[in-house]
Amino acid sequence: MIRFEQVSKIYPGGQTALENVDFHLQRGEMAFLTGHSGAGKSTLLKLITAIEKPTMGKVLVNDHDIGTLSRSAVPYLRRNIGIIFQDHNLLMDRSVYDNVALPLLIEGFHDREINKRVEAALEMVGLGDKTNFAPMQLSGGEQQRVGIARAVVARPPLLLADEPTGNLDPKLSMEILRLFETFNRAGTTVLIATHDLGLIARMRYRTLTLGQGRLLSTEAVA
Ligand SMILES: Nc1ncnc2c1ncn2[C@@H]1O[C@H](COP(=O)(O)OP(=O)(O)OP(=O)(O)O)[C@@H](O)[C@H]1O
Repeated sequence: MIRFEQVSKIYPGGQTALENVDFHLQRGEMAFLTGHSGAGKSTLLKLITAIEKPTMGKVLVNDHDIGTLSRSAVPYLRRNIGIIFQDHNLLMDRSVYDNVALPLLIEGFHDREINKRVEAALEMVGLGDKTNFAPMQLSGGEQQRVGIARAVVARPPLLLADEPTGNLDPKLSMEILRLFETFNRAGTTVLIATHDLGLIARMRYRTLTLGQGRLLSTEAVA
């Protein structure tokens, strides 16, 4: 699903963010991405979503070469990727329902299909009874779950999460990770960037560990 072949990323200012990174995340796999602040985690995710292009090497997502992808092909690539952010980027002046419906509206789905899918996604994250709430009326953990519902509502085959539990306590963090597991069991490929080594150790999934832009390990953290 995601293949990095000898990938280096040097930003225009000369900062090397990634150096000779090589790995393969298989379709249907769930893995963590970790490393110190500045290790290159966000850069790696930006390469997968074609926000950035590699300076050297090849990034393949769903067999598409990100380095040679035309600008017009980027939206098609992103359709296959659900992205979850630490600060969830919800529209605060819209209801929970409207936030989750947004990707489907952009895709041009009919109202009836939107309704069905939004309700199913909110049900899956345990917010079936909060569809008409405003995000401000929800707790931090609930807001994060709205972000997750929005990311999965179009049923993308790949889910990327950048510090999805950054603002949550350990119990809520675990609940969020259990949700990712549920999507993974249903066939979605999942990659989660996080600093939270305790959480990673409890979950025992393969972990890509970055240090100064280099991939130090691709094994589960013991
Ligand atoms: N747009 C950019 N221009 C120049 N340098 C950048 C840019 N984005 C990131 N960098 C640099 O690349 C390196 C890796 O940054 P990146 O954001 O990928 O790390 P990270 O592991 O996600 O860090 P954090 O955990 O703090 O978010 C850092 O040295 C950073 O300063």
